[in-house]
Amino acid sequence: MMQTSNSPASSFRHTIMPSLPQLLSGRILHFAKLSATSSYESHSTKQVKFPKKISRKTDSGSPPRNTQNLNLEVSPHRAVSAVRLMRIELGGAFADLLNEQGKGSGENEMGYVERTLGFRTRHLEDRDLRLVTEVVGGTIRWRRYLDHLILSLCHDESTFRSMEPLLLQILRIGFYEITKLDMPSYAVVDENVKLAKVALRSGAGNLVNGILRKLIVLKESDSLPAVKVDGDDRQQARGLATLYSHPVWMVRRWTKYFGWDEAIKLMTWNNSSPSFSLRANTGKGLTGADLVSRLKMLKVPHEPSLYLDDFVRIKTGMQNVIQAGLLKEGFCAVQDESAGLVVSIVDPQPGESIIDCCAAPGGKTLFMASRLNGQGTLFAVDINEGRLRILKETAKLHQVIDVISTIHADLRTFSTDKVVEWDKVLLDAPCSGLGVLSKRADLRWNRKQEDMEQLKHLQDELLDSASRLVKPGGVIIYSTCSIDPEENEERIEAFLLRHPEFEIDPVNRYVPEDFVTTRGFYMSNPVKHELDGAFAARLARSQ
Ligand SMILES: C[S@@+](CC[C@H](N)C(=O)[O-])C[C@H]1O[C@@H](n2cnc3c(N)ncnc32)[C@H](O)[C@@H]1O
Repeated sequence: MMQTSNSPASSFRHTIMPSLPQLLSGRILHFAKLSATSSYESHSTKQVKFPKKISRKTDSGSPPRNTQNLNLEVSPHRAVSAVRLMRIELGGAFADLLNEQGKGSGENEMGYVERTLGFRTRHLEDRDLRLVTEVVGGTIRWRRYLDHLILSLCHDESTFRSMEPLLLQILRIGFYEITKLDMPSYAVVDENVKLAKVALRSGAGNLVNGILRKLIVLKESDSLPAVKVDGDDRQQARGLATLYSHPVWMVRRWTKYFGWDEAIKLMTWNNSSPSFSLRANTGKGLTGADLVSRLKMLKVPHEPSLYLDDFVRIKTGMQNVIQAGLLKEGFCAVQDESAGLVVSIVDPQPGESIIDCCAAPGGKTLFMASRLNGQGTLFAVDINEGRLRILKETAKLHQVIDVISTIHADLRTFSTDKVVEWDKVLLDAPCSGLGVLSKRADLRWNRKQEDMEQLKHLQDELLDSASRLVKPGGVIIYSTCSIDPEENEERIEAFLLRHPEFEIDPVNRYVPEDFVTTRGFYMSNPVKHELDGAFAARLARSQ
């Protein structure tokens, strides 16, 4: 993903985070930098009102943790989901499923609820955590569509536009649960009303009650507010964007590149719950068969990968995998097969010298290292020191550190000073991530059209830099986790015009034919292959 110093996350930390405890001790929290709150407007300044009881504070400034704060009426998954959704919109958390499942321990999550809302609910059980994953992921994915319904059912437009963020999140959760999860409607109303009353005030509860009841009547009579997809191109794109809950600019881009039907299939894929692949860590002497027997013991449903030995696909049960310590012990890694296939294209052979130019946090580096079987050298370069540290730690855990050297550098300066040339150069470039939207639920709202131009420019610079590191007779592999032709084929065609000393080395020898484009590139298509979207080109340097 692209790294930017002025991301919403960092601006939130600098402008809001330090004063959170003080703000919570009062009754009103101003979210001055709230962005992407609603698909319909920017909600630039909002207020969240908190009930009086959270104004009690300890000497240290943090709210007290005692049983007085325990509220048994509010369902834990809704309180946690509402707070997590607020944190995601403010940039303080990620919405990818793995993060929700991996880091979302009950105690951790309840701590956030208590610090934000001033009360705890009963302990979160595994079932509640699974619901949090489902509700948070779904509410984010469907945000534009849910906001369309909420706006249509509000008394007037200004009620919607001036809605405080927490109230809007509670409504989105209720709308998602009723329209997409088909949960028992009256229980959903009851529970969300309680949450709004306790976390905000009784008037907020009344509003939630009124709007959700209207929704139920419309749903039961099969007359939910329709989305019009008609008019000129722009209006049709807006309609599709609402119906399939994506930003308009993405819809326009995809209908242009892939056509109307493929764009719809892609958006439908992005809105579905993703499955994950696990890679058995052969670097530690474990095989795919070992992984399968561990998954059987844990009763996690799984399927072997159709394309790669040692990869196993799971749709549910990630919580069990995490709790059993399989990731923490380095027994396996979470890695999409689409990324694994990029390593197949690099085709690391024992004894080779390889450089991974944008390596952190190390998914591909570690897989390549395990393929070197202890023989060869693998340099891992990245501009981000923190992510590089993670790579190093994971390499130790996976017992492949012996062949890896990490280099903290900007590839653009590193390549001008280089004195060595490598057999193989992997450039897994920073990209839009438009191929991984089913896993990164929030990314569709955070990625902006303007990013695409900046990314293209950076990708060209990095390609030029990486090409300086290739030996005559060596290869460079350029890859992205994007499906966008401008970040993929177009970058390569432009590179070949600038660098006639390189030519396409078709990837047929390395991946199944089904993934090979007419130009000899690798392309994983989410709809066709049911994997993340990814691209790779293998380019050989003449002698
Ligand atoms: C797509 S991610 C790489 C993912 C990694 N290959 C993996 O499989 O886990 C892109 C990486 O490029 C790094 N990056 C961005 N600009 C860079 C630059 N100028 N020099 C070196 N690394 C850079 C980012 O810090 C980020 O870690």
